[in-house]
Amino acid sequence: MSAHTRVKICGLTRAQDLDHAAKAGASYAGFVFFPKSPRNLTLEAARDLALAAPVGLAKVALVVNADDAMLDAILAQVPIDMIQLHGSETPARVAEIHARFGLPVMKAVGIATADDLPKLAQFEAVADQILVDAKPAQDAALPGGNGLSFDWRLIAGRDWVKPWMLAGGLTPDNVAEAIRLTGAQLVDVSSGVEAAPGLKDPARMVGFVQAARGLAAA
Ligand SMILES: O=C(O)c1ccccc1N[C@@H]1O[C@H](COP(=O)(O)O)[C@@H](O)[C@H]1O
Repeated sequence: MSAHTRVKICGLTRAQDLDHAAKAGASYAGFVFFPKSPRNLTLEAARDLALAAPVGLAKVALVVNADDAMLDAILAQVPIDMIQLHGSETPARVAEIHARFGLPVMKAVGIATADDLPKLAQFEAVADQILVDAKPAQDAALPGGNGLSFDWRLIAGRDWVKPWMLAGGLTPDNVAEAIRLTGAQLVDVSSGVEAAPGLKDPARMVGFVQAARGLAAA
């Protein structure tokens, strides 16, 4: 935990939430392009939000098994700084997206047990950054954004090849412990700072960023 820990707040759907996220000190804003999600955005809504984002707030497009046409459409309309791949994309597909779209690519890797750990190295070979998330249940409606954590001790002390971000069930109450156990310098939160699915809670966003940085909330 350090004052330099950087926070991504994902699943922003409203201008006031984006504003509060930036004022709370978030470094990344995540926009979800996945129709099954309560945080899904139309291209028009995402464009409006992205254009309203303050300079310095990195805008991340979260997609799930998106084809080139969908990525073309997003990137043609929305000013995006990073692509987050949160589906069952293969290492080859990650490499293809990186080469074709020329933006940094962050690949989400779901972890439930030690058997999932080899995937981290496979994706470190092709992605710019790894998002280490809890592996969703097989019958989960969403591949992420479920407020589900994994056993953080599984990645404690790992030698990372690429920058990585910790996600999955993080909240203002547990993020400091998650950082202490894993050494994460980047953390991502969605449902843990919500008042209801898709609607962020300003006080929880402040509390999360402050806790991630080891500071007392004002
Ligand atoms: O947030 C969503 O709706 C979502 C939909 C599809 C894939 C991923 C999604 N969210 C990402 O999941 C992780 C963990 O979220 P949570 O903090 O446990 O709610 C995070 O990276 C979100 O960006």
